[in-house]
Amino acid sequence: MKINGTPYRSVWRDAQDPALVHIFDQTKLPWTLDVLALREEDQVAHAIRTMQVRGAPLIGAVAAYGLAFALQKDASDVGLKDAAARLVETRPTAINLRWAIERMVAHLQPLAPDARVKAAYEEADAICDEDVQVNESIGRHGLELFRTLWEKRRPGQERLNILTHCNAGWIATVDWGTALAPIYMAHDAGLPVHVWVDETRPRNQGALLTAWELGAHGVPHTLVADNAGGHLMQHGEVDLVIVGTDRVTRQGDVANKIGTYLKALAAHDNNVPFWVALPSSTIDWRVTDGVKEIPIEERSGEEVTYVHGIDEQGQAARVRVTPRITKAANPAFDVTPARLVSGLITERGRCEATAAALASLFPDQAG
Ligand SMILES: CSC[C@H]1O[C@H](OP(=O)(O)O)[C@H](O)[C@@H]1O
Repeated sequence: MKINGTPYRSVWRDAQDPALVHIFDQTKLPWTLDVLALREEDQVAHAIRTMQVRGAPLIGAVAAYGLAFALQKDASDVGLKDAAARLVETRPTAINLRWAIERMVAHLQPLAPDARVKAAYEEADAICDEDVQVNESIGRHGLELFRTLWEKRRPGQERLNILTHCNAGWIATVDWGTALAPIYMAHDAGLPVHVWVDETRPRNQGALLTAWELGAHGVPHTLVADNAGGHLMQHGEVDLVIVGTDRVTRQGDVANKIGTYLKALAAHDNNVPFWVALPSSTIDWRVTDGVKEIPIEERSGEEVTYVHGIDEQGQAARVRVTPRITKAANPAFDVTPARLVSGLITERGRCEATAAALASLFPDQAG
């Protein structure tokens, strides 16, 4: 997507030194556009753990380059296996991380060690290019859904009100985003979309990243507290909810940023369509019951007891919002059961959140 008129991806190879890979430091957005240069596996692991880079598809793509970095030091079978294990361990919930690393290992394992580094960069490049194409396709399929909803609008309705949670925009993927891709396309096609942006405590991906993305693209949006969504739905202010996801099970259960489940409950109670946008790399065919089987990342309680922002002088500030002795729990994701999901928007089209529908859309993957 464009930043001040310049097209960017969220991860890219250095033009002068192709061994180098760049990302934005997302912990500094939207206040500064800090570009990080990565060339070591450890830098990639740190960037993923600290959420300098985040977003399910993007952490998979960046981890793929992290494996290329590791192989420069040790391209042996053991080196490949150990680096893959270290990178997969950096965050437990988003399946795209495991998917990308497993794809890289399957591609590299059969090669002679001295051919692995070049092949690793090429396969990581391919993962990035495919992510862009897949998300563009998700955007087109989501746009069809938006057009259908807009055609059914109430007399006098002036805008299509969409609520989204967290950030599943272009900065959470290599480009376009998943949940935000159809929003960009609908806006560019002239549909009068308006987005209610959940702030998304505690890391505020909505307030900091989704608001920044939509503002930069000129998409009308309004930031709301996470707890406001149910009220908006009760009062007819939301025509659909669309979110991204970090892992979908073979029966359609959806792991996503903490708070998503509560939005799905409110949507269900108010007959508001609740849609999930995802690339098929986010489907974990090895798990069925998401609540029982998907590991939920537990992050530091200080992400809850402190907030990050900038002060009146524009300086970065970290402010405690609780008594010093207060401890916080911080599960970073929750699981929305398929029964609360109206449908899934994938690169191959839309489908119900059911085992049969997913297997029918992805017979080559369902096994
Ligand atoms: C396009 S998937 C983005 C997905 O990842 C986010 O999690 P995090 O910011 O912790 O990486 C969130 O769950 C989004 O829905």
